[in-house]
Amino acid sequence: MPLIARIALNRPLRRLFDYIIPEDLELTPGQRVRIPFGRQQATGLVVEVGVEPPPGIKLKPLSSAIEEWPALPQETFKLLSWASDYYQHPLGECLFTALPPALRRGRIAEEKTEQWWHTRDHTATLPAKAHKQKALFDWLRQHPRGAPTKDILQAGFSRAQLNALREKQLIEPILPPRPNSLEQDSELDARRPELSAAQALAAEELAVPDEGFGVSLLYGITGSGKTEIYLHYLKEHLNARDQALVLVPEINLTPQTVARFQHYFGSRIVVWHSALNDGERLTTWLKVRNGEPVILVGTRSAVLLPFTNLRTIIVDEEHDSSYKQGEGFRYSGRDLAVYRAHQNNCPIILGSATPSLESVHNAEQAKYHLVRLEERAGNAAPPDISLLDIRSRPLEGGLSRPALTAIEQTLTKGEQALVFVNRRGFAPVMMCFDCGHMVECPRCDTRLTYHRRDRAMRCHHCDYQMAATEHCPKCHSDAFKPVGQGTERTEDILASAFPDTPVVRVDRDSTQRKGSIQGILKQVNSGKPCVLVGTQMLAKGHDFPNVTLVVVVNADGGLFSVDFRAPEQLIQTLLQVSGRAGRGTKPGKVLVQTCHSDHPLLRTLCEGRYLDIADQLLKEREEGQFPPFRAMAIFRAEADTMEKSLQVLDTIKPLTNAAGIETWGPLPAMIARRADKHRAQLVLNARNRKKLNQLLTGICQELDQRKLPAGTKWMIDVDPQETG
Ligand SMILES: Nc1ncnc2c1ncn2[C@@H]1O[C@H](COP(=O)(O)OP(=O)(O)OP(=O)(O)O)[C@@H](O)[C@H]1O
Ligand SMILES: [Zn+2]
Repeated sequence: MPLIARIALNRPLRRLFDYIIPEDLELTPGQRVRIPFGRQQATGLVVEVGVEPPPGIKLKPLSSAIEEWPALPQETFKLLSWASDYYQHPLGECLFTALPPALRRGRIAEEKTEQWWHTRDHTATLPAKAHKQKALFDWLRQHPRGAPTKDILQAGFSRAQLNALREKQLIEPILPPRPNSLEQDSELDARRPELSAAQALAAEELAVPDEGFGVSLLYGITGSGKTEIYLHYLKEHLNARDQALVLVPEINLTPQTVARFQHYFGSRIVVWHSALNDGERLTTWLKVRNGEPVILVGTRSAVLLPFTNLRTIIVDEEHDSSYKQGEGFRYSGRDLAVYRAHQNNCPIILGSATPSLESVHNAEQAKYHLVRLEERAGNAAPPDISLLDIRSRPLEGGLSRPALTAIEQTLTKGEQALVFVNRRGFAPVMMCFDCGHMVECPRCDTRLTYHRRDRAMRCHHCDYQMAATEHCPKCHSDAFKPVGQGTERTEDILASAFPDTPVVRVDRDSTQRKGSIQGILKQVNSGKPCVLVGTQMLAKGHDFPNVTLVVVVNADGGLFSVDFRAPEQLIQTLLQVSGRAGRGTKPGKVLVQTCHSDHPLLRTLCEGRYLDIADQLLKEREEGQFPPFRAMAIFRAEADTMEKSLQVLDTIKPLTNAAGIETWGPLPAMIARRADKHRAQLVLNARNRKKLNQLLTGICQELDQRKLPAGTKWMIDVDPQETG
């Protein structure tokens, strides 16, 4: 009887396909194959070998194996299979997510290795008349480790000169040098500062590779020097052949962090993020797959890479919501990292100044080991946070007089100030003061944000935009005005209040161009007085030693939201942004403008004790029976009418009928219409995660069999971050 292989395809199908294995072929799970599929050839991944063929179906043979080795080694394959089951996402799409785009398309896994050159005979002398060749030879002599063609051409030499020297056998091509040679290490070592006593104590407590699996939750206040601890930890516990994974929320925003890793580990550091091109992705992927001893610093999807020798994992800013993928395969990079560490029997460190309630809860349950680091590194002290009640105070660009005065004093002292506004654009609404009209997005249930810099009104949900007008589009009155604060508006006010000081805006609009963030960071790092104004982007991991004042324009946005995660996220953002103040030698001050200065959440913020706040919020979660005390999943539906969306969920609801599972809905989503799609949701809240998982598996299989009304779509989100 022929041997059968079960194959997964990169398609949103909850099924696999059986093919006959040609006799001369040996296959293992995780291997890439070419198969006839319909009229075409497709790339597939072997899931199982030697399965019983389904009766009565005539199977085709598969065409060939693309490589002889599995693209996904066993451990990665298991991780993805588990994730497919946990997040209820089709296995094929999950597996293919772990391949670089080139390999998904079926390209052969070969690296275009960079060609390096070095001199064969150091002492050779060249005839003086070949002076160009001689210059190249001398140049290469000064690079004892060799140099890549790219650098040689950049230094002003030509390929013809290279070839001439090669023919004379004076130079030869070599492979790029392996990372982490000893020579390099000793060069880099000199740049290591000593850990402070508090840091050293914390570092002592972290789980180490020799002890196998263990999760350490490193709660270190802002500026406590967590990055330094990671670096020392890796240095101490990583052997020359080990691989390590460091997950970070966003690399592009904090190039400093990667630079610090590079200072320690040189070319052993490789990066992984969305801005890499296909070639760079393939190169890095192959390094990881080939077991090179890399320390990979990457964003969310790096957790899916095919490591073969992973010895330790670090997740920095573990609370960050960007670890959860918002569409398609909706996995949490942090949670998969914990699973992966378990599977690998290696330690994992989750670090944050504001750990997620899930992780704090796990620490309270003794599943994670809590390590506390509650003083700042160097001579820095925690910032002094105070509330500034702005009820009945006149505001300019959202800023109160005391806030402007504080900024002025900061600048006079030669220091820098940071102003946090939670919205980009000039103003979130344009309103007519005659007829009351507010400009809405024609495709979404939202208002258009006014962007003054490029005279546009834009939807932040669907990218719709129109030219800004000076008159009300409805009644043509000229009493048509921006309402509310955006970063652009605050920037304008600051620029006119402090005409002699640079005001730098940092938001998605101002940092779109490649390299613009670098320019901004350079200016801030020069230490000269300036005012930074920006969104969340400014709250993330930056280390600006001369920022001594932080002003929060308005803290009230998340106070009364219906989303059960809103208070947690508000506190995290406020503490993170506050944490940018006073990281150097000078003390930091934070002013939080609010209309609710008696709100208990904001009052506890001033005491700055995050774990106490987290405890309080956890109590509320428990009372409300929310995660992490319950397991949550959401079915979402989208259609051209709300009626149809609700109808889809109405057919799902009876399937969710089970003991210990509560359902809420179906209800329209908070933004019910988005890009002309009407959205609704059905929330499942379960006592038991395992039961919920089994139930969801059954429902998804059932739904795949059913025919849904045309123009409707459903999806499932397990452990949702956004519940609106
Ligand atoms: N042992 C040390 N001696 C001197 N300076 C240190 C030491 N450890 C850290 N620092 C400095 O303290 C500053 C803050 O460190 P780091 O950025 O690692 O903090 P963090 O805990 O990651 O902060 P956050 O969570 O706020 O991003 C940096 O400028 C760092 O160089
Ligand atoms: Zn829109």
